[in-house]
Amino acid sequence: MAEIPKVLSIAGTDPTGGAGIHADLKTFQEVGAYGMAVITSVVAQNTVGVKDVWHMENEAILKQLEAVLEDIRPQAVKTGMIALPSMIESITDRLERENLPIIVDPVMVATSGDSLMDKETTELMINRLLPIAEVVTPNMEEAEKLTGVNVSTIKEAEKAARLLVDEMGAGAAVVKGGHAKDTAIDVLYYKKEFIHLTADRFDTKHTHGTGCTFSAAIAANRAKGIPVIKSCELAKEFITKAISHPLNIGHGSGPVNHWGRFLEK
Ligand SMILES: Nc1ncnc2c1ncn2[C@@H]1O[C@H](COP(=O)(O)OP(=O)(O)OP(=O)(O)O)[C@@H](O)[C@H]1O
Ligand SMILES: Cc1ncc(CO)c(N)n1
Repeated sequence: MAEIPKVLSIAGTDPTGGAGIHADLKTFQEVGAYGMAVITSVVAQNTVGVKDVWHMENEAILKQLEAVLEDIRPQAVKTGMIALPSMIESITDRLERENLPIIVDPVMVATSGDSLMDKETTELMINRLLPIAEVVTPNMEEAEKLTGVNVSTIKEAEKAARLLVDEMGAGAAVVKGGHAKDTAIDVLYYKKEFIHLTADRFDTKHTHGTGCTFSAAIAANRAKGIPVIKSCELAKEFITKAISHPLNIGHGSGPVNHWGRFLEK
């Protein structure tokens, strides 16, 4: 029997189930990989905003990670919310010992606008985590913070994506255009080539967890052995279907529909 694709998320929580670890696990399941999760921070949040955050101690993170890795080896890892510099150090130290595709979603703020990362963490994210990332998936604002390039046009997204790879050491970069005005074009830069991942833009406020879902889908596809470009293209199709069938739940920016691809438009 072929090996079961297994994928691990290292991220924070969302008790309303739309973002973070919860969105990742739903996505892994839908994309056809066995999902596992190590929790970095417990976040009291909902579709309206973040109320409080409790960070796990490094020992708790590392012991969770060790428990997974010594027993069930994933074929891909995704990182999401890693709020503190010391967390980046410990997680990177441990992941560097494995030879695995790592998809880094450099989560900095929630859809609600609340910050999910300490300022000093950005520096370590750049110096430690980016160089071991196979794919990094910043939104426009995160790409600006990581590269210092203003990102409001496709040309600027291309410039940031190229910097993230050619100068900063990621294997590939997808600068997501979900926060653009009229389009939803994500710019992928891989092996010196630009690929535009395009989709219709939906006029909806229900985009809580879109970034988590997109990067989780890339990671699950990679765990299935699908090559990088195809993994990103399939993830774009997955998130587009998930956004296009809104659930209309919650009082704020609600979650996307993780089984959207099974629903007829
Ligand atoms: N209104 C929309 N219509 C179509 N696609 C969208 C829309 N909003 C986001 N997307 C797509 O969803 C994916 C995630 O992009 P986005 O820029 O929203 O990420 P993010 O800001 O990291 O997400 P999050 O809100 O979870 O932090 C991208 O593929 C983006 O193009
Ligand atoms: C835990 C967590 N990770 C990421 C996001 C970004 O959507 C969020 N809101 N919460």
